[in-house]
Amino acid sequence: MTEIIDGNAVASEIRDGLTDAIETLADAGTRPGLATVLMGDDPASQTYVNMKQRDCEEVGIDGTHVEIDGDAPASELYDAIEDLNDDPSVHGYIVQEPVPDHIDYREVLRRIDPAKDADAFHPENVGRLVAGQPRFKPCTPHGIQKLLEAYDVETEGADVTIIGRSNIVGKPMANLLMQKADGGNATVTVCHSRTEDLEAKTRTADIVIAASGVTELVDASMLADGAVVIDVGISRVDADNEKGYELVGDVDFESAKSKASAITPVPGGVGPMTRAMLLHNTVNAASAQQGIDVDLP
Ligand SMILES: Nc1nc2c(c(=O)[nH]1)N[C@@H](CN(C=O)c1ccc(C(=O)N[C@@H](CCC(=O)O)C(=O)O)cc1)CN2
Repeated sequence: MTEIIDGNAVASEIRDGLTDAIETLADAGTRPGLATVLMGDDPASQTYVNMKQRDCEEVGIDGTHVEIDGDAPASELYDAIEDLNDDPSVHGYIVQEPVPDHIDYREVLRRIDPAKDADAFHPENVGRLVAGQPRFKPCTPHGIQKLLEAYDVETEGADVTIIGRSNIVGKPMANLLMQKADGGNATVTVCHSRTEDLEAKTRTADIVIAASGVTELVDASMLADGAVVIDVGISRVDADNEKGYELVGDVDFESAKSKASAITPVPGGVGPMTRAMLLHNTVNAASAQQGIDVDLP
């Protein structure tokens, strides 16, 4: 039978596992603080930052939200970043992607204090990850590692095919999976839009991680019997319901389920883990900045 990987349940365990660390820090006079910065009014991004702020409230992290008009000059965003770098009550923060077209996200990342870079997107943190000395792990790939661990999916010796080479998911996921470390030691193939014969790369994989942003790209015909399928895609497509849209992943769930031994749904798979690992990084950042050791889940 195919196991449906429950991201909401694993994320809830991670949040529960953080509460002791948060209280230890608070008892020592430091309430961990996370800021979210949203530039523009992308509806999906608004949903995600609202959810991140709600998560903070649930676990006892001080949440702050900064909104910047989508037409504002880059300098306004840079000023907000400087303020957050200087604010001792903010231990971690993120600038929600995507940013408006006139903003150079790479320049934004370079301005973030690497010690407060809760997304782990700053070049220093990317370098540390690649070198096997991560300060923080990027939230989505780290969340996927936690899902695989929770469902006893062995990565050591596994063939993993990742579809997508983004800085947020594909590249760091590949790095984490090939590290000589727990949750690593896999043989990794990274595919992208120029990959020829994608099916040939996915059909031999023990684990397929779909992060291309192409809806329902992966179906049963592309999978080995018993493959583990992780769907990172989350696209809004028009639908005749109250919201006016539904969420669709990069995997044709019903088709892939017929071949997979385990599979993540959309919603309720990877998304909640991305948010849980952001809280994890925030607590980790607060602990490092205060020099107080805490146990992290
Ligand atoms: N600065 C960042 N920007 C973006 C990131 C990121 O990690 N850092 N990742 C994605 C979006 N993302 C995080 O911000 C994200 C995506 C999905 C979810 C989530 O909880 N999804 C739910 C459904 C939510 C809904 O109802 O719409 C689920 O899958 O169950 C959280 C965060 C791009 N930008």
